[in-house]
Amino acid sequence: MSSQFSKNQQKSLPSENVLSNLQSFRDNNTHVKIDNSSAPSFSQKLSLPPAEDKNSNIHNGMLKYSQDYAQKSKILTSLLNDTCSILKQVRETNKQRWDLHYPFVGIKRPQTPRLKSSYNDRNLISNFESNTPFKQKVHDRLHTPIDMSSSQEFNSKYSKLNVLKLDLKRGDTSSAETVFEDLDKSAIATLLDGRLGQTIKRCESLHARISDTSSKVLVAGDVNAGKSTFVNALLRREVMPVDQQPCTTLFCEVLDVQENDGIEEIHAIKDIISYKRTDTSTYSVIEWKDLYDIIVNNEESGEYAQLKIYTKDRRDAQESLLHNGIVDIALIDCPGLNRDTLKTTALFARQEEIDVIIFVVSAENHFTLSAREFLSNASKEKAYLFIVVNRFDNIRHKEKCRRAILEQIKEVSPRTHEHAKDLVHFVTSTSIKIEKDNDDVSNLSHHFNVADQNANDTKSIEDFSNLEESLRTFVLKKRSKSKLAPAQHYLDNLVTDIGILVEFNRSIAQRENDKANMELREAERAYNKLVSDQKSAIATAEKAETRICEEIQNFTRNSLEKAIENVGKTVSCEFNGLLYIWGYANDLRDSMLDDIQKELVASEENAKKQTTQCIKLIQDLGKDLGEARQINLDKMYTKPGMSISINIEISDFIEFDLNEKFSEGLGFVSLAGGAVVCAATKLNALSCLWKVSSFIGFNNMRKLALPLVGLAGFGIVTYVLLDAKHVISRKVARKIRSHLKRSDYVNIETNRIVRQGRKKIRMVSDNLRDRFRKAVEEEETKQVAQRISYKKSEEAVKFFEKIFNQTEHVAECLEDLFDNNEWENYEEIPASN
Ligand SMILES: Nc1nc2c(ncn2[C@@H]2O[C@H](COP(=O)(O)OP(=O)(O)OP(=O)(O)O)[C@@H](O)[C@H]2O)c(=O)[nH]1
Repeated sequence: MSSQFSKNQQKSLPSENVLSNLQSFRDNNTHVKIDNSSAPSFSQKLSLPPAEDKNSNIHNGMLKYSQDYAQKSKILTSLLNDTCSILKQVRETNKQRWDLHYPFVGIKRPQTPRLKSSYNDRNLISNFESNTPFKQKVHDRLHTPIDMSSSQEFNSKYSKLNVLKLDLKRGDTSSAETVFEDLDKSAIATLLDGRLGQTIKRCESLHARISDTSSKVLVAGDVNAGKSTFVNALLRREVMPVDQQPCTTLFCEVLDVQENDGIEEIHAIKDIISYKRTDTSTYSVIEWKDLYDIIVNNEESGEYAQLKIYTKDRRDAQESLLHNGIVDIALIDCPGLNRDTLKTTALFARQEEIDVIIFVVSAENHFTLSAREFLSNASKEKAYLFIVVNRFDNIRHKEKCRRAILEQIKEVSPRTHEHAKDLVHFVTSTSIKIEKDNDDVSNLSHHFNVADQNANDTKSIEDFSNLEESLRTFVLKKRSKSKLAPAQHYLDNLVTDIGILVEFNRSIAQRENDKANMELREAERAYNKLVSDQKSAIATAEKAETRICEEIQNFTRNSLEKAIENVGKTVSCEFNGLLYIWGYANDLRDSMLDDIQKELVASEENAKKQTTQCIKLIQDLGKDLGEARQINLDKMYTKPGMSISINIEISDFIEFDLNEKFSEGLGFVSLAGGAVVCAATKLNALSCLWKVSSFIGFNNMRKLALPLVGLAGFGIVTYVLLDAKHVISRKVARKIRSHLKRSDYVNIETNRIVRQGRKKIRMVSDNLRDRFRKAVEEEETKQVAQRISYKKSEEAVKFFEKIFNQTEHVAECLEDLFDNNEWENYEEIPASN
């Protein structure tokens, strides 16, 4: 198998500007420059405090991160575009040209019969030169055997694919392998099409999320964990209603008032997709005083899908999370996780558009089952989570609780645990003083709740302040991590999956191409042989036909001519005297015609035999072509030939031809006549006659002549009657011969016999021709199909090679953009820069 990853191949993707952006990003990593073209929104958003401001350094630092972020996001956006384009190409190919195969490679359990599908055929996977990390990665994943015998959930745990994995789980199945076995190729292709479609959408939503300069922060957690209290503490205002009973029933997005042209308002939205802040028909403005009731009662009414709360954070940009002057932040307070399944599902669905997840857990309850499920799911998507362990004031053995909770975090999100110092905070949200209404900031102190400032409170406030600082850092300073990392994380998994999928399919296409090539060559050989067989068989059949017809013709002609010539030579009829002479003549005629007819029948029999042999020979010429047409020879020569009609006439009894044998039987006539003539000659007839007449007198002479003539006539008639038997035979035979000659009997009958034989032979030859023609056509059709299959697999190989190269290129760019060291360095940059 040839090397599938020719280095010479053009890498058309990702787009050229990704490379230049990447280079620029690397350059800027040490000396950050403002790229106005790439991030105008960031520059515009900056409302930097005056230079003399004590916090201006922090803002300058933020600015650098923003520019850095802009560069990174631009490259990532471009890579997402390229990946989308790759996915679209793969999807289109799957739809129109090549049913994608699913790279499922498992170890068969001993008792399981061999899988029907070829998907687990490990021989399919090519041993390409693993000369790049990406190829090595793909190679390793494809070749790692998976033992799924112990798990029903092979799909989530053991699939070769991650992002593109198919959900093949079947509720009642005891073996996922069985499910897979049940699916045919087109079903897999259809499932993959759906998966690719979802993935494209996902890439597009990630693209939109990266392009969106704001950051969405989801505050999730179990019911009554203190999420709303925490949000209020962050805002230092009682925006979200707090209750001892579970009360948050819908998603409440808290935004800076600047995003609503400086107007504090609550927009209650029924359909979040059609929501447009500038279009008042897409939402209802609700009063602040009604907020609690709407939030609490919405569960029953289900009227609104979401609230957007535009509120003012009166604190400085350096202190405020919402009003930070660099990036738009939206804090989303959501219903408790274990509230009901529907809301929980909605929460999972929202994760895609969320940049940062703040997970609020009650220190008293630790992580519930639904919390663990949520976190393990979220950590697939977000590399880092921000965890707030709330209600810490209620814990007596704080250290023990801290250790226990950290242990649990290690399990659900190891990367978050690694950065626990920054990402996990133990706080008491109620310790923070909040403004209780929207009125007068100058009277803030009068509206604070929980006024007792004891030592515990001071510690709690300090902890909360640390949390705020970390959160600001996490959301603002480490924005790349919170906003870009999910995309990078996802893209990283995705390109590997594409590589695996594409390489797997390339190897199958290559195998099919080799097979098709071999079959095509074989088919060409078979076709050429068939065509030459066809030519020689048809020529042989034609020759056989000509030869047999000639033989029949000669045989028939000779037989008939001989029969006609011999007619009358052997007379088998009985002559019963002159009285029956008429019947005798008729019998004689019939007997003679019978003799000829017998010869005719014998010729027909011969022709039939010859025809049968010829047919067998011709049929044998096409014995490889399947069943030949059966020819029925039974009806051959069943119709009578030429009818011969010869009537017996008076003349057939009398023979006047003295030149023939008739002269031999003159008998009496010769005797009498001869004596008379001899005597006349010798006596000199006239003188003799004169002398006789003078002697006996003329009158006496006249009297003698009449009896003499009568005597001669009597002699003649007697002779004729006595020889009639032979005369009739000769006459009838002669009559038949001349009749047959006149009517061209021999030719006509010979032609008839030959014609019928030829007709039957032709039928067989035509059938042979037909069968050869059909076989040739079938071979041609087969060849066309094989050529199509060859071309299809060849194109597929080329396509998958091209796609693999494009994917590898994206993977390399991604690797360069987010290599680990750089990531860590990025974290190290101090906030005061
Ligand atoms: N002691 C103590 N109580 C708290 C703390 N945070 C919240 N609470 C109380 O916990 C109860 C629930 O608080 P909420 O903020 O409504 O909780 P929630 O998670 O938003 O509740 P739902 O939105 O209904 O899921 C309220 O009575 C709060 O006063 C805390 O840190 N310490």
